[in-house]
Parts: sequence; C-alpha cells; structure tokens
Amino acid sequence: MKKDYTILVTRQIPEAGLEILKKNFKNVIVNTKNRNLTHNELIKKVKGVDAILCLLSDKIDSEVISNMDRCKVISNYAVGFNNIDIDEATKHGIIVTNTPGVLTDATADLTWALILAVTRRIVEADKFLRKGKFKGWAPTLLLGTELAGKTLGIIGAGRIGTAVGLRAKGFKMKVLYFNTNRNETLEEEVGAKKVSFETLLKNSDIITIHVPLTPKTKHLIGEKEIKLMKKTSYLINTSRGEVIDEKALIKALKSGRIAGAGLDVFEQEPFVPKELIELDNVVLTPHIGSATVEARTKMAIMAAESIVKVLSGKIPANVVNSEVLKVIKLKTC
Ligand SMILES: O=CC(=O)O
Repeated sequence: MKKDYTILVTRQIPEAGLEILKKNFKNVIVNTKNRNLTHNELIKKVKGVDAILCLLSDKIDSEVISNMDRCKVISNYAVGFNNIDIDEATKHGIIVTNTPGVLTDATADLTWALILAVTRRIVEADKFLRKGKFKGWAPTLLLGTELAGKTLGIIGAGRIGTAVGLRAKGFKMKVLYFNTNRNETLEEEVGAKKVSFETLLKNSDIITIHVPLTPKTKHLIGEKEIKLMKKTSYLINTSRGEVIDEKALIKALKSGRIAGAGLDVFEQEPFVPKELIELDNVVLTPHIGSATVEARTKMAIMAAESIVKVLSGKIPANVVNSEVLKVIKLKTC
C-alpha cells in the first residue's frame, strides 16, 4: 500500500528511482523543468514535504532547511554532500543520505580519461584534425607524455582514490598516496606507498585529487603547493572545484609552472573562467564524473531506497549525519 507521504524530487532522475518512489508514496513531486530549482523555489517547495531527493547543485542551506516543516530525510543524489548544511539538518532532526559506492568506477574511469586526454593532447589533436590541419604523419606532431614508469600521486585514497590507483597497474605506473589511514588494498595490489603531502607533491608526475570538500580541504592546492610540484607534472581534479585555488592554478598553467591539468569540477560551477577555456594544456569536462547510465541509474535507486527506508522507520546504511540518530528513534537495517 502506498504511504500518504509527499516527496520532492528537485530534478528529473532516471526512471528506476522515480518508480520506487511512486510505488511507495502517494505524492511524488518532480521538477520537470529543464533546469535546477532556484533557491527561492526550493524554500517554497520544501514546505509540507516528508522527504526531498536533491542534487549536488541544490544549495540546501539553513534557510532552506528552516522551511522544512515535515521533512525527515534529505537524500542527496551524489556521494559528496558539501551542498548541504549538515549541522543544521542534524539540529532539525533530519537524516541526510548520499550515494557512495555506485559511482566509484564511473568516476575512476573519467579520472583516467582526463589523465590520458591531457597527457596525450587528445582534445588539441581532435581540434587540429577537424580544422583540416592533418597533412600526414609527422615525427614530431603533437608529442605527449608517456605514462609507463611515471608516478601517480593520489590525494585521498578512499573508494574513488583506490579505484583510480588500481587502474594504474595497467599503465605500469608507480603509485604514491596521501591519506589519513593506510590503504592496504593499494599497497598490496599496486605496491603503492603512503607518503606525506609534501613528498607526494614533489615526486608525482600526475597528481589526482579524491578528497571530499570540507573546511580543511578548501584550497588544499594553492600557490605554495603548486610550487612544490614538478614543472612537468599534471594536476587532475574530479572531486570538488574548491579543493584547488583556481586562480593559482590558472597562473601556473599560463606560466608553464606545471605541464597541464584535467578538470571535471570548478570553484563556482557552472561558471568556468575564460582563462581556463583559452588554455590548450587543460582538458575540461562539465562535472560528469558519475555520468554513465549505469552509475546514474544505481544512484537513483539508492537515493530513492534511502527515502523508503527512513519513511518506514528504518535507518539506511548511507547516513552521513549519524549524530542525528541520537535524537530520533529508528530501526537499524
Ligand atoms: O560529484 C559527484 C558526486 O559527489 O556524486
């Protein structure tokens, strides 16, 4: 039987997730506009809803949360949850969930796509060919950098960092990682070495970032850190834009202080600085780390199931604000 609850889905998501919600609840409101809801629209629409399924681009701040008069769960359609004021949600007794695990491989693949694209100048080469400039094979045409024997430096060896590191074996790369805890999988499978932040910056040929955005990781890479990197190195970011000081990165890319960058995320999305767009040594993608049919479908199912669990009085495994469980009573499942 359908429960008499109202669910707000802030943007069209894969049908598999919507089906779960529609099967379980009487009122499922989906924003079918081909754009995100504005902050004001969110403030109005969250009133009277029992759960919200939102995007990483929806800013769920204290103003939005204080208008949630019935909401029991905010289910974020993303693994990162820096778009949500977690403390405020906890204060209001609202459970926050995310979608870990199901997008790990998709994001690791995209990370490698950026590594290969920037080191082998794929975007430049594609543009060159389309402009009709290909006049025949030439010994020094569009030379790039080889990966075999080089060092991959992973900042943040959680699920995605690990998946990226495991793929390094196929490219015959050495792996360094910087992480709070030891990562035995990476050490055993690819002979990775846990090193200090400074050692990683100084010794890696490709540096790839896989940390969540928190006050501690904001601008983790700035001018000072870039100065430690090799002049021939590349910086890859598929985590969150704010982890890098974009201005400092642009300066380094323009001056040749580092060789290049592959960026899927930006400080003020969807804004991308013109200076980045104009650079040839950068490959840019529009935050598509998890953008595979498989990952996005699994994310939709996971996000919907979290709502079903909470509204059935159960605790899903992927709660990000577990302190909230001290104040509300639900069953673990
Ligand atoms: O960036 C994507 C996510 O956090 O899921």
